[in-house]
Amino acid sequence: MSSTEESTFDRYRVQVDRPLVRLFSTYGRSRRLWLSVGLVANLFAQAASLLPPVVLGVAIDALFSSNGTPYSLPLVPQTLIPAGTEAQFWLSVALIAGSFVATGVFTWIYGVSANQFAHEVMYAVRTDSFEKLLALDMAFFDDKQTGEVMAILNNDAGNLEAFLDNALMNSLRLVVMVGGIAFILFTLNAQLALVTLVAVPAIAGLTWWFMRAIAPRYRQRQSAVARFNTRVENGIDGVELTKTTNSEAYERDRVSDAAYDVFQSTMGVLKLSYLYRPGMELLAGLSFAATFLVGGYWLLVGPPLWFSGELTVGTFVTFVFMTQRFVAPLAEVSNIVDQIQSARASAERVFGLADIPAHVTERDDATDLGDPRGRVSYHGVSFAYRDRMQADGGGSEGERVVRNVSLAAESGDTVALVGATGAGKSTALKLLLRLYDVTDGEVRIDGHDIRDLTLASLRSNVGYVSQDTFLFDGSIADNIRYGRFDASDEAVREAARAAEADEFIERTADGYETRVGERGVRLSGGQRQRIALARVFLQDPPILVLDEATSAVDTETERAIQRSLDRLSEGRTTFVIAHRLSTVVDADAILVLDDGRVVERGSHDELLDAGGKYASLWAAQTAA
Ligand SMILES: Nc1ncnc2c1ncn2[C@@H]1O[C@H](COP(=O)(O)OP(=O)(O)OP(=O)(O)O)[C@@H](O)[C@H]1O
Repeated sequence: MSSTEESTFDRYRVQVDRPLVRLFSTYGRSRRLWLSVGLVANLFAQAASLLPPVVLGVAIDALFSSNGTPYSLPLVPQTLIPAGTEAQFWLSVALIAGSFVATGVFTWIYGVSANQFAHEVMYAVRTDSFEKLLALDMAFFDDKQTGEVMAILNNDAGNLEAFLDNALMNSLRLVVMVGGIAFILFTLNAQLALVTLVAVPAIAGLTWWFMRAIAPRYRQRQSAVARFNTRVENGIDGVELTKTTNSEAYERDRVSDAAYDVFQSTMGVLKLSYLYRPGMELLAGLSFAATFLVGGYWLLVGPPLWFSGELTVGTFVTFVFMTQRFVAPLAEVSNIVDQIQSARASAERVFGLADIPAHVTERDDATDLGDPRGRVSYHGVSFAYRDRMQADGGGSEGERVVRNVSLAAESGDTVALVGATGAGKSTALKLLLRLYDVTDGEVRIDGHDIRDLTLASLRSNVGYVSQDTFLFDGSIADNIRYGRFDASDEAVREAARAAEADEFIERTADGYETRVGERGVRLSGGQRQRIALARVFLQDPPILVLDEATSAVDTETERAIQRSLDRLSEGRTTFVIAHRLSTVVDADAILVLDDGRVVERGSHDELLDAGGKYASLWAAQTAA
């Protein structure tokens, strides 16, 4: 895929509607207990933390100064307040100590609940996204979007966790603090409260501007990070090629360009933050200074300008404390906004992935293939790679790589596909496993259209050895057992013996427990192939697809592989893609493909007699 072409993933990502709302409806509902406990405990923690400055102000006026102010607390009926200075002092002490204890306890509860909630969601997002990924069509992976997808499982799930953990709780804290403080201040002295809170609309305006301005920059940064991941991954995958072609400088520059994009886009985000954060600090500071100026003047000289009434020292102290209290949560607004924006972009990506439709799916009424005899037929099968994922249809005649292919193999037959590279041989056989679905025509097994079968019963009945054998990091035994996880050790050995792999496996350091390394790098190509064959022996399917590797192995290995292949195909319907024609002279039918079409078919002898393409290929190979 070229970088200018919009990826399938991007197309679905931009269509995600209200990603954060969807985050809650998808993942929040089933965990609402943790969330509610967290939110309520947070509410109590913040409310309790507002009490000490209020009690302090009341105590200063009623107990420590001689201005005759009675002891009264907002929202508390006067009948509950004890008479007598000493009792009121102890009440103040109890209230202050109690509210600190309550703040501590509720903070602990909300921390635990919020963490539990956020991490459970992160876990669910990761596992769901990976499961979705496995369900996607092969065409998605042909788009080479692995970096993007890795970013979803790593960064995006992490961003959502940070958002649910910090941003959500901090926004509640902000609302409670600013709302609670505003309420208390207005109750105590509405005129001075106006001075203290005059900065709030400006703070809200600045925040609104910031949120709007930073959103596209966040998206840019996340895309840049994804591109960087893809680049690095590619670079690591291709390290051998890079070294052998002396292309280190070239590869380094490519990664460096991608890293520079990340740098640039991060700076784009930071540049806005540079304006926003100090702006917030300044506004919050101004609010504090104005309160101190007006309140202090009021106490010293009397009400300034149009202010009127009385201001007590206790109220002034409460104001000063409270102003500081709301500066801290407000200064966090930028962090909250940061986290919300990046969570929004992350949720968009998580649900963008979730929304990509899979085309190769099972019908609701799919039937189980059971134990098939292994009759396989293709009826006018055509296929184009593009139309699987393209909204505009695609798959025009020119794009088809398999064209109107028909064939019939009886149970136990061996059918060989030969032809020039790129003729469509592998593609034609991948259709038999529904790695892709046909564009036109149908593929049948024992008379069933394979699209009517359950995917599991189809694929367990078709053994597939691809051109490049993939091994997972793990032991040799794990790799043979892959797909038949409950196979006994003896069955694994037997399969290895049938594939003539037993001998070399026993010679490795830990035998069947030897680790093969990532992608099986610690084994040779021929050894990997034999392990792949052992895997298919263990699977024991009635139908086989063998995509012969073009990579050269030594003659001895080749013979060993050929012997195992012969053994493997005995009694099974076998499709083999052959590059060396000598391996298929005994096939029941040989199909010669050219540009997606079957141009010749027949037995080896028939095709030689016909003197066509096959005959000339044969002549070329035997002369060599
Ligand atoms: N995943 C893919 N996405 C898009 N096009 C593809 C994909 N795989 C193969 N093609 C194209 O389809 C055509 C047929 O490829 P295919 O691998 O089936 O050929 P082949 O005959 O098996 O070749 P070879 O002998 O080299 O393995 C080629 O033009 C190839 O470029």
